[in-house]
Amino acid sequence: MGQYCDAATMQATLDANDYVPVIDLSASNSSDSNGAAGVVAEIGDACEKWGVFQVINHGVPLELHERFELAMKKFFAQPLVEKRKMRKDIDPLNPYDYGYEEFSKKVEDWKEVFDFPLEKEMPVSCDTNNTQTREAIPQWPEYPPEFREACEAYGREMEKLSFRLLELISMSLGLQKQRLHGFFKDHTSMGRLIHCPPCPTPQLALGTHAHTDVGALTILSQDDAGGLEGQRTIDGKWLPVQFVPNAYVINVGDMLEVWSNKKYVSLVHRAKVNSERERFSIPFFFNPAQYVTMEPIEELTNEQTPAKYRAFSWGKYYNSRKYGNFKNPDMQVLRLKHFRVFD
Ligand SMILES: O=C(O)CCC(=O)C(=O)O
Ligand SMILES: [Fe+2]
Repeated sequence: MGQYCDAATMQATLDANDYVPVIDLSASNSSDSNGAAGVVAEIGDACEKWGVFQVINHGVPLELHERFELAMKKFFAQPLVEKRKMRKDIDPLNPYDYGYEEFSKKVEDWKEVFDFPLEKEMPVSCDTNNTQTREAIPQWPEYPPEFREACEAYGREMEKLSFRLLELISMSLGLQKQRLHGFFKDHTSMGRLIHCPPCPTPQLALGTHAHTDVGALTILSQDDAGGLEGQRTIDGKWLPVQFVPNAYVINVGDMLEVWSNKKYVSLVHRAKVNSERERFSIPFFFNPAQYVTMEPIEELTNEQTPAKYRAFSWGKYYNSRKYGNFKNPDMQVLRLKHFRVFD
């Protein structure tokens, strides 16, 4: 494991088999079908046993990634008064948002974030029963001038990688390659830039409190400050996600848990902060279209293994998670347990 830089927060007592699997995607492109089948098997194993893995040789150009990271750092380095201009208070439904106090829903995190959606549509209301949409109003910061273009280019790369991973994951479930693609025709994916300043009392705070991601999968880029931790599916053990240069961390999200009928379980994860240095982290959430009805994929259920979830609307689920924060204390935040069928 010498090739990996250990995160500052890494426990000293990790076993060799406690490192999150690192999967080389280059073989999945090759004409060698054994190579591709090997990648599918590795991904299936990681989704089932870990709920998380990292990918290398993923095809995202390094130069594009670095340009994007630089623009992000310039944005966060501005005075608060400039960043606050991007708060969505002006239009509470605007999905473009700078914020620093209301994340992980009802718990405060030690961080500031900027959210940018890829979607062109946004809900007309934060009422979860209303899944109508209207055109989203882009709200991009003026500084740095290259910010918007860098975020959009990065978003397109993430979209490409997401569809590629979706194919590999579908195959790992024994489904047709493009079986899940239709759910993403008008997908509601978004990117999030996270900056955690150094924290004087890291034992009392978290950069991100424990949670699962609501969508299908998340592609996350963390820097060498580390801090990301996941709860491994097979034994529930909390493990650091080691920093691997130029890799992306892939989390199983709630919707993959539903489609796979719980063969894959949504990863519980969190991020620690440290007192010495700031950390940056960039998740990209790959989410279905607003109008998709979520339920286990038919081919994955049968008499012996009946559906473990009742059908529900992704739009309603997503809106309840997006808007059920401090400002909407009475709103019911939907979770998977609300749709679970217990036998
Ligand atoms: O801070 C991090 O690296 C984790 C972020 C995360 O899990 C999220 O925003 O959903
Ligand atoms: Fe997350």
